[in-house]
Amino acid sequence: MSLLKLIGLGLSSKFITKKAIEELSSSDIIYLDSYTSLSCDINEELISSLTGNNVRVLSANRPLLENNFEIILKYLDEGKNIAIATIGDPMIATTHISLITEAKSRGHEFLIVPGVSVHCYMISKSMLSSYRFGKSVTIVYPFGDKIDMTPYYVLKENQERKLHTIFYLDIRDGKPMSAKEAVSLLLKMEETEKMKVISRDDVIIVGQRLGCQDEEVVAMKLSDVVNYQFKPQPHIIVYPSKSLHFMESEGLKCLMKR
Ligand SMILES: C[S@@+](CC[C@H](N)C(=O)[O-])C[C@H]1O[C@@H](n2cnc3c(N)ncnc32)[C@H](O)[C@@H]1O
Repeated sequence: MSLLKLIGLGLSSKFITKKAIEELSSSDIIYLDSYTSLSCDINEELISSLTGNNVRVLSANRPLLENNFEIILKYLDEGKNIAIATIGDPMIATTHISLITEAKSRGHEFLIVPGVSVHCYMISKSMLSSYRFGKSVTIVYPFGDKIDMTPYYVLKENQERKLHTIFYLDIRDGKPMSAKEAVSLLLKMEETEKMKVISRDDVIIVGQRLGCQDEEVVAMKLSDVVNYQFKPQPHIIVYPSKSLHFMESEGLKCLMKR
């Protein structure tokens, strides 16, 4: 019986916990999940330097972790302990459940080491009440000229329930979507559906490079997004409910761009 570990690294190197390093160091092979999220300073070299030379550190892309994880199961069957290391938290807004259930059905054990997730980090920095967040959703790059409208409907439902919405932004072929691209897609969705879910006067909060030295969290009207000088990606957006508690409105004012 071997151990499959799902290890959260947090958003950047300063958020890597002692527990994460301990579990990484006692693994035989570490796969660094290189597609579900990204960090300003966590990479294979850093993981190798934290864990020593006895542990192999490999990069794991989507096909390997989602469809082609036979090789990982084979290593487990051979008695090796395997760590899947993920930026943020390994189980939030990403899923490695099929790998866990498959490993478990073969008689292996699993361990989850939570990490500081962009989800919690952004809620904390948004000044909004954590009790009032609805379903989160990813804004994905269009396929040709086809736009996935799911974010529009999730936002609509959350707005109807007076809840805030977190928008993750797609990463395709290693390119993370910017807040500007995301807002332009949201406005196109409104143009198409015309259900008055989104207005240029609505205020959003944009988290940029969270956990990095140069992170920024700023609130602005949708109409101001086009002219704002954002920092390089990764970006994340919170779309607050239109009915805010008094204290949330006061908090939001503290984040408004000057
Ligand atoms: C699908 S989520 C994965 C979340 C990860 N499992 C976690 O717990 O942090 C990845 C998306 O979150 C956002 N994101 C991740 N890290 C970020 C950061 N440091 N700053 C801003 N946004 C970030 C980006 O929109 C990115 O495409």
